[in-house]
Amino acid sequence: MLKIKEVLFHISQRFTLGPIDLEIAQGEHVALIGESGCGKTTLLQLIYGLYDWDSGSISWNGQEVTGPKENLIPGMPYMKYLAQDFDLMPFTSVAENVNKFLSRLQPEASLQRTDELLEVVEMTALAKAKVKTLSGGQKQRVALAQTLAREPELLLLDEPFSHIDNFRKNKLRRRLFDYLKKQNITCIVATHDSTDVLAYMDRTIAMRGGKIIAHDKTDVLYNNPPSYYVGSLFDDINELPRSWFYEHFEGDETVLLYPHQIAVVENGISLTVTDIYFMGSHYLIVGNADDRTVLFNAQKSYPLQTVLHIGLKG
Ligand SMILES: Nc1ncnc2c1ncn2[C@@H]1O[C@H](COP(=O)(O)OP(=O)(O)OP(=O)(O)O)[C@@H](O)[C@H]1O
Repeated sequence: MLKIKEVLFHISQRFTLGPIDLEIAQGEHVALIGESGCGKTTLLQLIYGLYDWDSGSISWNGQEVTGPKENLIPGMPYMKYLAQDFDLMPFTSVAENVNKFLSRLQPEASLQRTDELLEVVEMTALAKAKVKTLSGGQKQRVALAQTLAREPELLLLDEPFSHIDNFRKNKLRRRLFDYLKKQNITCIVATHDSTDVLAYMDRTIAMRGGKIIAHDKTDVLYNNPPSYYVGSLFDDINELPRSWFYEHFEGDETVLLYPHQIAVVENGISLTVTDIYFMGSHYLIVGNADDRTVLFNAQKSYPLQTVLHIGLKG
C-alpha cells in the first residue's frame, strides 16, 4: 500500500504542493486529473523520490520513500516513473530498448517477454526498427513497454497517451490497463484527458493549486462532481439555475449538468440555437437561454436560431 501522510512541499516561492494525504492499495488504479500547473507531475515525482519535500512521509508497503539527499540514484527501485519526455536509446532497435531491462541470465525467457510486452503496446511489427526512425506516438509506446519490462510494483504514468493517435489509443488503453490489473501492478496516471480515466481507473483524484480538492470512485465523482471545475475536467458541463429543471424550486441555487443530461422537451426553458457541432454519435448543440449559454446533446441537427425547449433528459 502507498501511504502519503501530510506531505508538504514548497517547490518554489509561488507554488506549494500539499498538504497531501492519500492511501492507495496494491493493484489499484488511480487517476490524477486537474488543470495544467496544478501539481500532478510534482506529486508523481515526489512519490517516486525525485524531490526532498519539507514535511510529512511517503511509504510503500511500509518502506519509507526518500528523496535525492538520501539516494545516490534518485527514484525508488520498486517503482517506475514514465515521464512526459521519455528517454530511449535512438540508435538501437525497439526490441533492444525493451530487452535491455530484462535478465541477461535467461536470454530465451527475456526474448519471449520482450515479444509479450511489444504486443501489449502493439509494436510487434516494428520490433526491429531503430528508435530514431519512429514517430512520437510510437516512441511513447516503446517507452511504456520499457517501463513494464522493469517489473514495477508501483507504476507512475505522466500523460502516457499524449502522443498516441485516437485510432490506437482505445485499444492500447484496454490492453495496458488489463495487463496491469492481471499483474496486480498499482498504477497512478496523471492526465488531462478524462477518457484516459473513466473506464480504467478505480478512483480519481482532482487537484487544483497543489491540493487534492476531490477524491472518490471514478463513477461517483463523474456523476456527482462537487464543483463546476471538477465536472469540467471530465466533460463540458453546464451550471444552470436549479429552478429551470425542478418545479416549485425557488432561489439562486444552481445545478451541474453534462450535455447528455439535457434534452429537447415539449414544455421547458426556451432556448435559441446558436451553434451546432457534429460529434459522430450525436450533435452538440449550443444555445442561449435567458442570456446563459447552454450545451446539450441531440440526435438531430437544427437550423441556427431555431427556438427549442429544454429540460432534464429521461
Ligand atoms: N523544478 C521546478 N522548480 C520550480 N517550480 C516548478 C518546478 N517544476 C514545476 N514547478 C511549478 O510547480 C507547479 C506545478 O507543476 P506541475 O508540473 O506539477 O503541474 P502539472 O499539473 O503536472 O501540469 P501539466 O499538466 O501542465 O504537466 C507549476 O506552477 C510549475 O510552474
